[in-house]
Amino acid sequence: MLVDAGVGLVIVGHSERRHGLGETDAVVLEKVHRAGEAGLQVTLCVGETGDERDAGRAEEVVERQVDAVVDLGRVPLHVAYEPVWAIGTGRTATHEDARSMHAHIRATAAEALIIQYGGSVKPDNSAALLAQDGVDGLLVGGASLDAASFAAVVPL
Ligand SMILES: O=C(CO)COP(=O)(O)O
Repeated sequence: MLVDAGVGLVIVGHSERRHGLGETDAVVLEKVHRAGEAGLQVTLCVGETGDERDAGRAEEVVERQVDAVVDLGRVPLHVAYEPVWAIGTGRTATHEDARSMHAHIRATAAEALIIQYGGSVKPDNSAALLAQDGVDGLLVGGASLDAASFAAVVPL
């Protein structure tokens, strides 16, 4: 149905589904499989909650989420690192946290992976986030709902 409608890329594992609807790694894996079979490109969303970060478990959680699907191999996979505590909150990961988590994801998966950052991306922080080593792109939520904000992020 999505392919018939012209869709080429889907987001799987967004935090609203993992945490709001209880979507497990197994469900995420199944969705990635099905999307691949349908010829859809997948952006896999991963990210730790605030409690997980405070407990020093951010890397372990994200690694588990990446590991759950990455050895599929045949599905063109992009990853979006979206710390749950940064989504829609106005709090953005520090540059160092974004850089180091992207490096960790890349080490967990493969060098060739495209890794985007998401979580309160705005015109005033997008350039600096994109300038971090290993941040290949941005996944923009709220700022994309405002034409002026989105236009200020896009030309980068
Ligand atoms: O969840 C997001 C995009 O999927 C991020 O949303 P915000 O940019 O509004 O934090």
